[in-house]
Amino acid sequence: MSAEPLSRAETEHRLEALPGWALEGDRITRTFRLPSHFAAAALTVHIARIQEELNHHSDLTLGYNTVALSVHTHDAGGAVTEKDLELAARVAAAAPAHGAE
Ligand SMILES: C[C@H](O)[C@H](O)[C@H]1CNC2=NC(N)=NC(=O)C2=N1
Repeated sequence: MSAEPLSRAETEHRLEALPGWALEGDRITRTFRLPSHFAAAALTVHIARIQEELNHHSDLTLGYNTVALSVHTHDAGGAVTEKDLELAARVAAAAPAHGAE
């Protein structure tokens, strides 16, 4: 998968297909709200498995009942690439089964 930086316009366009995700600076971000702290913790473990599968890792923050992700591609100098969008899509597909909003 390409690790070429995407333009802001292209990133914004691609995020239209990823509800709740935003471009903040040079990262894409999303905060999920979960029904409980344990559900939030379980989602972080699931995300960690996805990240290991993709070899692509976000900054992941566990709150009382939230999971926040912030990611860009270090190998592209800290820009958003296809790898970030692939991770976002995989996490977006996994989150609902955990009761995430
Ligand atoms: C050596 C290892 O494959 C690289 O450091 C991977 C690991 N996870 C990564 N995660 C992110 N977000 N960006 C990277 O460039 C990256 N590179």
